[in-house]
Amino acid sequence: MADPNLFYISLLLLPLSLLFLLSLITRPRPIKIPIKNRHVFVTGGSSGIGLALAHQAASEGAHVSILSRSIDKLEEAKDAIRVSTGIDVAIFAADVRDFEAVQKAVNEAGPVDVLIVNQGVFVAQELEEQKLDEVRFMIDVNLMGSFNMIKAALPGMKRSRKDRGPGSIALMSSQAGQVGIYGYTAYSASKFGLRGLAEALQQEVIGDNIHVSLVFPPDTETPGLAEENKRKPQLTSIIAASSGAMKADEVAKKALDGIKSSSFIIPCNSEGILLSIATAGLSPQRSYLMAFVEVVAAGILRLAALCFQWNWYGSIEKWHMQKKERIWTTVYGKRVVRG
Ligand SMILES: NC(=O)C1=CN([C@@H]2O[C@H](COP(=O)(O)OP(=O)(O)OC[C@H]3O[C@@H](n4cnc5c(N)ncnc54)[C@H](OP(=O)(O)O)[C@@H]3O)[C@@H](O)[C@H]2O)C=CC1
Ligand SMILES: CCCCCCCCCCCCCCCC(=O)[C@@H](N)CO
Repeated sequence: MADPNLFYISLLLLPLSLLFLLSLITRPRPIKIPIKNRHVFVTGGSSGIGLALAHQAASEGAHVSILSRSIDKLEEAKDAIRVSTGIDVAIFAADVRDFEAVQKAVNEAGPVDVLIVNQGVFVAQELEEQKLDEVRFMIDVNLMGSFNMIKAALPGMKRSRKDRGPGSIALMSSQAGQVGIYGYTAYSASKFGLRGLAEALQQEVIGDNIHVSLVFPPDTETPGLAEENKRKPQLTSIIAASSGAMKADEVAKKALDGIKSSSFIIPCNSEGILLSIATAGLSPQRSYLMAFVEVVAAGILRLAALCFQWNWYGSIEKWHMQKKERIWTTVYGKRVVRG
């Protein structure tokens, strides 16, 4: 007769040996990235999440530079940060789509330790309605603009990295960069693009002690979101509401904590944690505990993901039915009245 104790021991041994195995193989190794007294460069730092990031980095003792297009908004941001922290940030007016302008700004700002590529534009609309110019605008600012920033800053980041400690390149994606959402064909494409960029780049710069992070916020209360909400398809709002909204300060805190602990993927809320585990794919994972969770939860989270899709397609179907009803009542409703 088999010893029942043996059963319980092996039940415990299985996860423990998996944990042990993962602690040996997870790469790259986790590392702490200090912020204090280091040069933190934030693009899109004059508004919303970027401004909150600049604020927090400055109050943690970093030398902060912010870059965006409008000099007025930059001045305003600089004043706001000075008033609340007593610290002056450096400001640079440039469009990330203009490589020369970006390079000039980076040269003036000096070698960067932590680059936060946060600028982004978003116009939610069905692709059929959306002008190609607007599609191009999102791809150019969100994706090409990020390439421009990284290409401009990387040489300086690599040089003398040895004396300056670990560097970081963080990219602001979105939960719409982990799953495609109605109304976000161009936006999601630009944010999914950042993931490919980040995964490949991490392999290229690990030898230079530079660590890449991707931040995935849900809807976040910012001037950008207020503008977006003015003309957002109803279905976009319904589906995006699957994840709770956050404040810019909360997202900035999560992002900065994630950057400091060199996490490759940085979720911002509880739905974001589930989404990140469900979409872990072949991305690097530095924490063997998180790797353990990913391995164990993969199956059940796939089921949860399918439930979300079931719910979303239900909303889409319902929306189409209501639309049809609206057409019927306007067309036939009138005819009946007239007849
Ligand atoms: N708010 C949200 O719901 C979410 C936002 N995100 C992402 O977070 C990031 C920040 O968003 P949020 O804070 O809401 O945005 P805001 O619109 O509030 O701020 C955007 C910032 O980017 C700058 N910017 C825009 N275009 C350019 C450009 N071409 N060159 C240089 N700077 C530029 C803006 O300044 P200026 O216009 O003067 O250039 C501003 O500083 C974006 O990447 C966005 O996609 C992700 C998930 C949710
Ligand atoms: C398996 C478990 C799944 C967990 C839940 C999934 C929830 C997904 C919601 C996606 C929301 C996308 C918001 C985009 C915000 C954004 O970027 C715009 N505001 C533009 O700025």
